[in-house]
Amino acid sequence: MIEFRDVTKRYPDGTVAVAGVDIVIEPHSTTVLVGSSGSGKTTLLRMINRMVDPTHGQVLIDGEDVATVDPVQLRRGIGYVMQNSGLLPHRKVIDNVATVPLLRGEKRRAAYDRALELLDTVGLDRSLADKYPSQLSGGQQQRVGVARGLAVDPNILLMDEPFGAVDPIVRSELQQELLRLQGELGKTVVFVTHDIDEAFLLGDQVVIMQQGGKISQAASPAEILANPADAFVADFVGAERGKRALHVTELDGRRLVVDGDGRPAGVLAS
Ligand SMILES: Nc1ncnc2c1ncn2[C@@H]1O[C@H](COP(=O)(O)OP(=O)(O)OP(=O)(O)O)[C@@H](O)[C@H]1O
Repeated sequence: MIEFRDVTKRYPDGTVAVAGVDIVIEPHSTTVLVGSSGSGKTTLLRMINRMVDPTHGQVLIDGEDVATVDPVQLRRGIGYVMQNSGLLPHRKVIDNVATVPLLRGEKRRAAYDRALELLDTVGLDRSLADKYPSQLSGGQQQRVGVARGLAVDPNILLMDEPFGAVDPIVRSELQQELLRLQGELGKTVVFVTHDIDEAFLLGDQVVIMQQGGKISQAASPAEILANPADAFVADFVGAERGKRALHVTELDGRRLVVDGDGRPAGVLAS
């Protein structure tokens, strides 16, 4: 379990990125931090692996304050996947995936065997192992990024807008792949996005942040839709504009469910 207790981050220039945040992130579940640009999502995420230290409050992992853990040690046990995959361009795919296990002192052979298995796990052909990142598509690069994040078999996987830079079709594939992976692996995933649809699709818990780094609501997608905490949340999730309101219409004798934009969402089984 990851717990934020009254956490504030004020950067040296005076910017308050995160203000008085309390959240509990349950193990083996996906928590999505969602909010507009500058709402403090990345700062909050990076406080988990001490890429950023809070100026007030505590971040605990299984009851232990991360401030008491050596940052390098901590980071080697937590997977981190970032936008644009963050792969080292001059190193082959296999080397990118095996980097951290090798740093941790794993034997070369074991680290490479494991890296090949991880390519299978994320749905990549092993023939890509000897290619360089620039020889891969954006979606393939992101998958390598996920494989690298999983390489140390972490309990916690941090994902910072990992699918932000790919086209919508590939993005949708990667989202489905993450759902499949999460079903198999059951990691504690903390995922940052701007996109409320992505948040609702992936999150067991969705944390809606607003400017100034305050949390507007942290709850399941169903709870947020049914009971938005305030007008900001209602607007952000599209509840007020009726964007998500579904209604039933008939076409050729079949009953269709249609969303607020008139797009069919499905057919009602009779
Ligand atoms: N190193 C820093 N020094 C000063 N201010 C910073 C620093 N890093 C982030 N900030 C500021 O803190 C606020 C929150 O930034 P953060 O990157 O956490 O937000 P975000 O929600 O992840 O944004 P985005 O979606 O654009 O990545 C912003 O106002 C940002 O300009």
